Amino acid sequence: MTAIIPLSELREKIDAIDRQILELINQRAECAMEVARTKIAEGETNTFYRPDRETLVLRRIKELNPGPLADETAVRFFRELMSACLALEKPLEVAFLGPKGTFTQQATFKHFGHAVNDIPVPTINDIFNTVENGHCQFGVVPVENSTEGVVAHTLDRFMTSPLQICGEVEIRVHQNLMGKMNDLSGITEVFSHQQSLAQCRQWLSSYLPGVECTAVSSNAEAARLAAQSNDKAAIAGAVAAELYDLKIIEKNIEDDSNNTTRFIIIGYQQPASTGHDKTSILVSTGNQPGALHKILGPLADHGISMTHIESRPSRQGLWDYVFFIDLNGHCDDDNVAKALNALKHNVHMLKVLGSYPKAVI
Ligand SMILES: O=C(O)C(=O)C[C@]1(C(=O)O)C=C[C@@H](O)C=C1
Repeated sequence: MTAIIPLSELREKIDAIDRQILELINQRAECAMEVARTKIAEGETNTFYRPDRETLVLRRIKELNPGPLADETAVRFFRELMSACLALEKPLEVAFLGPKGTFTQQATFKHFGHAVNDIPVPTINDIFNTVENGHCQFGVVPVENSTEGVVAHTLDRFMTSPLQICGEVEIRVHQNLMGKMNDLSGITEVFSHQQSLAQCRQWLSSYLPGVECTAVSSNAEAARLAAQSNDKAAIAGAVAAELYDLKIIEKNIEDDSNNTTRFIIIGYQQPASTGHDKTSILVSTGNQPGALHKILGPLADHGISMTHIESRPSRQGLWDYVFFIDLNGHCDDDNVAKALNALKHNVHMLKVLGSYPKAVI
């Protein structure tokens, strides 16, 4: 049997380790400030954020991690550390679908860390506008949910926006029923974002049949409305319950326990290739026979795998569609560049929406 080490001795050891960690993280912060001076000397004045470098740092941490901390935990620590280091260089301003407490805010923190200056914006369209006008350097918008499919509004906005996709982040979405009441009886209305109502459709029809469900601009807005009444509830993330002082009446009411939402980061910056990247493109073929074949042929010829394809009406003619496609690889990679070049000759319009590192966690 191993001897039990006295608590006082263990705590002394922890204190000594903490002192070393504190010294080391401050040395790292000094180094990041030096990086900022170098960037300024090299003519950089605007954003010091380097998404490709951040991804490489986090991937390396994941590879190096000896445990017992889980890889995801180690990555989260370093995510926050880099976020704090970047804030010392120059804080980033990032617009997200507000108000505070939305899943988009959670995605923003997961991607940029908590030292980011997160700016709540009322609609997806406003997020695009805010970044296009230069009021924020980046924006975070939902693009796809595993239960409900694409967020059409986000995809459609890319048809006219000059912005690029600079990153992606996924969030496991747990929905909760919350309100001022103690139980389900007496609930007269449920507010939520339309995507969240759809993600809980079966639960709602089983446990609150006939109760009016009203779609509002965000889950956090739903929580804010529920906080003003004794008989109206909201469906939102747990953070919203805390923010608006609501009781969680039922936890995890999403119909699919793997319910996940993918968000993308939009901005003008294009990350360099990291070796594990994705490229998103927008393609229009016009209403012609074999349209899909003309798209897929050049990709297959150059050994590029497509991870996602989505069609949307182009809004420019009856039955004219555009395709949103995600590919493996960076547009600077030789095979992707060749495939895109060949594709360009087969279609009416090809817009590269961005190449960006695959999410680390
Ligand atoms: O390597 C850089 O360019 C840095 O600015 C340092 C650092 C970091 O803390 O590691 C900070 C911010 C950047 O987004 C990337 C990395």
